Amino acid sequence: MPASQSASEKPTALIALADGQLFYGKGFGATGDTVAELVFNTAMTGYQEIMTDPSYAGQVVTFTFPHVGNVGVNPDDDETGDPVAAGMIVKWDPTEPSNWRATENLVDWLEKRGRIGIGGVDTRRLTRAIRQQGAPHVAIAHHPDGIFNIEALVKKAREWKGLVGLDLAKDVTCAQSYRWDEMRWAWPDGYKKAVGNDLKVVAIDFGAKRNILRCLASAGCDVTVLPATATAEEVLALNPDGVFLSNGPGDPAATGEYAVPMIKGVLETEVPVFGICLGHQMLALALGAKTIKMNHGHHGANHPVKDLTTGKVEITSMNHGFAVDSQTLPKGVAETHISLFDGSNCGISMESRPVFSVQYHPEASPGPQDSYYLFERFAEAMRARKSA
Ligand SMILES: NC(=O)CC[C@H](N)C(=O)O
Repeated sequence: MPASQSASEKPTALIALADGQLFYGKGFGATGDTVAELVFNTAMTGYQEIMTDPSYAGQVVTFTFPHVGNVGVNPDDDETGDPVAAGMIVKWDPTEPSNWRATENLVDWLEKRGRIGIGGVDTRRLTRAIRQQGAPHVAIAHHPDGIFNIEALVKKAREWKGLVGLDLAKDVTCAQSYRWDEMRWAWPDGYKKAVGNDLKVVAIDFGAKRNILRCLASAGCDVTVLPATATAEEVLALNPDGVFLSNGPGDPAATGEYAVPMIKGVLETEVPVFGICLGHQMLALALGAKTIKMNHGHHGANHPVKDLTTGKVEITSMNHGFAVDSQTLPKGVAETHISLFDGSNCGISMESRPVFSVQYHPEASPGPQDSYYLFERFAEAMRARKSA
């Protein structure tokens, strides 16, 4: 029984790993059960942004930081309309929020949105299991009566096919195209609308986080968002100054079945292209490289990434389970960034043209140098081409 749970307290939640390991805890939020890939996230802040990041579709997140829920939730911090992660696992039960921006507590917020939370779990032990076996398949269950069909849950986890080969962008993309003009949050006014932006950007929504779109608007972009399945013809018909490829869930190789032909079509023109995360992976696929599934991925806000062109190291925010295989980068495509955790690829650019992408989340990287400059670099590339 986990240390944070008193001996008399009956567990109301269960995490069943495909290999049969069981972790009991105290359920909160929605009841029921679900099956997903289990990952751990090492960020010390931003649980609401993590839970609403569409790239977490099909995944349950274990938070290694123990105090989750203490600043509540608010409508301003949602990265998309509802939580997308399949569930959350934490060490301590969430307390009542203490923060001037909180409008609701995490437990009610999860319950209303149909997501399971599990507290009282030895998240260090669970994280070790994830590191040792690679992101496992799990079934998580929250039953207030404390009655679990363990065999059925383990079977569910074992039979789940996993994220490899799974296209999830189609599930989380927008149904229709829309315009975006909200800028980054700034004290004291919060979010403000952009006026007079002159760089026409088409952003492809594979599961875009709102804060990425805000960064584009703040950098001078007049943003039109198109659904994931947009074709090159549809993108180019809007006569964009630049094309942005968003983050998103699932396997880049599966999503690339429709996105890669679109990207290849865009690359036949001279239009600057900028990609983040899934967008980065699919740009690499379109350029002829390959992607691989990682052992347990990178999920957190403390990932050191080296910019190979300047030698500078940035502390970045990341969330990915697949990676571009740098061994497969074709001639004319340079590796621009690498992870200092494991040397894996974190950025590429075409040597001849302003076509570049990064694996991390520049809109949410904590510093010491704010990675927002990448949005400005994209804007500069578009301005240079416009004035040429
Ligand atoms: N953040 C992302 O866009 C994630 C990309 C991809 N789904 C991965 O897991 O690697």
